Amino acid sequence: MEIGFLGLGIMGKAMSINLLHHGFKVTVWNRTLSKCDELVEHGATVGETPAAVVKKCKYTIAMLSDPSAALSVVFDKDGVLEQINGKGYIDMSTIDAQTSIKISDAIKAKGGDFLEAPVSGGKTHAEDGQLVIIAAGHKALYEEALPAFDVLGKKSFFLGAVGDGAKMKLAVNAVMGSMMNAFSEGLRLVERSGLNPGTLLDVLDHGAMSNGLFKSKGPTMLKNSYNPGFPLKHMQKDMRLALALGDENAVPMPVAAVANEAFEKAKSTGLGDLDFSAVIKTLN
Ligand SMILES: NC(=O)C1=CN([C@@H]2O[C@H](COP(=O)(O)OP(=O)(O)OC[C@H]3O[C@@H](n4cnc5c(N)ncnc54)[C@H](OP(=O)(O)O)[C@@H]3O)[C@@H](O)[C@H]2O)C=CC1
Ligand SMILES: O=CC(=O)O
Repeated sequence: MEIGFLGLGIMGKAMSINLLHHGFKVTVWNRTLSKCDELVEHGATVGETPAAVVKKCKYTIAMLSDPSAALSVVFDKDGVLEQINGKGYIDMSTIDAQTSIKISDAIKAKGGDFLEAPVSGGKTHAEDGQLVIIAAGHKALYEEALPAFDVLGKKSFFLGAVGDGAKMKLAVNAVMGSMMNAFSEGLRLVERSGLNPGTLLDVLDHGAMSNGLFKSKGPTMLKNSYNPGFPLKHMQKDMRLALALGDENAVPMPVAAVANEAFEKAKSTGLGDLDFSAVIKTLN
């Protein structure tokens, strides 16, 4: 079955390669078209525009940076809407519920089906097909996409109405961003107290706070290595969107608010394109 894929950044590239390696035919598009070349080497074909990809494929997946990118690819000239009649569109980007609903409404009005399906898990999870998929929207499209989701992820959830997947993903990332800041403080505290931060990783890993995030990011942070798996600018975007969701629901989020400030500060000092674990540098 031919699947369309829009957005070949860190995640989109890994996800579309995975689909190709599992026998799916994939037609790709990326705003910077030259990024499609590597995918062609893995067997993809290229669509010149989002509309051209949608026209060719039964359903199309998007993995784009933020709400404004998600809107642009759908609503701009040569965008998804122009060819969506009778087709499916699955947006796996991390965006807010309002943006997702706006896209869904427009697609439905043009005779298409829409599913939001943001993911939890970073670059290595995408490469290894170990993402957690948090879908909501058109149930039949979800079922149709399950063979692809089974390649991309280790677990898929269907939450119901469009917006609910986006909200769940933002709640997950509010926790992750807050954890990363607490972890950074712990590492600096141990270092400045003259202790071995590697020992902190071991102690944490043997206790109640053992978790995949500390296990994967701890060793690279100790090496001062911040190659972007999950770019810090996207983490800050997620904190901002999660705080807005908190505001809408009158939920005080003081911990997430402070974490957001730290990511903002990191961004303003030029760390936005590094991995989000580079937030520890704000504690230098
Ligand atoms: N990296 C991670 O660990 C994870 C990321 N996510 C989420 O997945 C999404 C993608 O993340 P990631 O791959 O890391 O991000 P990248 O920054 O690596 O890639 C972003 C993609 O969006 C495209 N893009 C940006 N602006 C526009 C625009 N205005 N119009 C069209 N395309 C645009 C980029 O195109 P171009 O190449 O031309 O710049 C690129 O393809 C984000 O929403 C992120 O929050 C979710 C889970 C994990
Ligand atoms: O959104 C990021 C992730 O690692 O999940």
